[in-house]
Amino acid sequence: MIEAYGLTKRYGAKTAVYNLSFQVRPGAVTGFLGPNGSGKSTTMRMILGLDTPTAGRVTVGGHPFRNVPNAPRHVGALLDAKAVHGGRSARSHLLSLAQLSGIPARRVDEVLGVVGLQQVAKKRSQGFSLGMGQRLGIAAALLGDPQVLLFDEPVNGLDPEGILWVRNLMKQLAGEGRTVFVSSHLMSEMALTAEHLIVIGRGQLMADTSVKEFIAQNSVGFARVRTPEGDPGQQEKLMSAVQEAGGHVQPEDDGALRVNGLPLPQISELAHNADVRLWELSPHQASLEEAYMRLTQGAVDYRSTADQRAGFQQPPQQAQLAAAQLGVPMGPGGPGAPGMPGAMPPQGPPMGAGAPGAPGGWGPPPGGAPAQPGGPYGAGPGYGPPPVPGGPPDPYAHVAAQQPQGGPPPVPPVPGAPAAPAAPAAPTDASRPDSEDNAR
Ligand SMILES: Nc1ncnc2c1ncn2[C@@H]1O[C@H](COP(=O)(O)OP(=O)(O)OP(=O)(O)O)[C@@H](O)[C@H]1O
Repeated sequence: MIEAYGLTKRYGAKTAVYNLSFQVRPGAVTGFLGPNGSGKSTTMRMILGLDTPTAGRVTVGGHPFRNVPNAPRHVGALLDAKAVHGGRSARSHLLSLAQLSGIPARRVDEVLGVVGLQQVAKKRSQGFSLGMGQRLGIAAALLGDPQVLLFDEPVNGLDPEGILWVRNLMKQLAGEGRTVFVSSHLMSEMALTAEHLIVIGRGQLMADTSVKEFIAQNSVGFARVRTPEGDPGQQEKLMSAVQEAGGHVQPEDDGALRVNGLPLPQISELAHNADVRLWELSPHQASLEEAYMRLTQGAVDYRSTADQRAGFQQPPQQAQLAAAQLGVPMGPGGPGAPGMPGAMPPQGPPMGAGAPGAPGGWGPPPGGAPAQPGGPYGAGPGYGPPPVPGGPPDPYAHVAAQQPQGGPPPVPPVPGAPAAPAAPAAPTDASRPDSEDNAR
């Protein structure tokens, strides 16, 4: 069992982890989720005694890690797979770890077999691929046959076979009654591996619950309804009936309808009364990814945006001149006209104003609208409160608008998984030692 109480870590003025309290119990895989920079690795380092908490404490099996008797036999961890002496072979790396902890050498060969690295056991680890390095890191974690295991992004770089293997390994270890705490950004993988979740945002607890409850509490329910194809009249009749009954209808890409605000039996009844046949009437099953995105949207510090390629926007004349100087043939197709290796299709200049987003070209999608930051889960439309009457409901209407604009002090943590989560305020990093501003 891992237990954290009011765990806080500050690096200068940067609060990486704030007042975090949770338990990781044996017998289940507990997923540790949070956006980039939310404090997962810092928390794991504190659990392992590699970082000292600024406040609060964390214990493993009831002891602070540094007091755990013969810790490597009780706690195994994969934190940074690259933290290996590259000049050593995989086997000698594991052997040196084993010798330090009084683990017999035959265990080294056992774990090399478990992770599938026997064939390269004598090769220097500096030549290892990312996935091979991960396997070596997992071997090191398993070496002492520990009761408590921590894995920071264990499937990073693994091939599909490796991902499946890690998934089964985690479940097997938990099934043997061990405590397994694993961080990952791969929601689909976590959905298949973890039973319990601890979610943090900006260093603060956002949820501590089972995967099932987490999805239920952080997703908007709706029904998918499909009427017979090729009979638009049926669909229209149903839409009117649903709207008259106070429901909200939105067409799905595949021709089905998304209905909010009415229970399934009522939709069925409405269809029956309107003499509409239904080909599908099903509750929407939200994914862990949807639920996670909804909960953490306001706690994302590093958000991607569309590449505007500002420096590459050239008026067509200038583009032609530049191309001529480079000796690039400029036909109607612009640079990369037919015949050129890697030619772009001849719709127009690929990066100019001529055909942004034309098939095969660069730039924003047709229509000229720049992509919404963050894609379908971005700061644009998203999940949110019940749909606005009169307009189609948007189940992805987001809490992004609630996102605080940063600044200290950190707000108290939000336990559990509220339906409309308040994102933790962004702790300041104004005086971070590694901040470029401070370096000036
Ligand atoms: N040694 C350090 N000095 C200063 N700041 C640090 C240090 N270690 C971590 N931080 C900061 O603390 C915050 C949390 O970092 P941490 O690596 O724990 O996040 P994370 O959730 O593991 O991120 P990721 O998912 O990207 O791996 C970040 O803002 C990071 O820059």
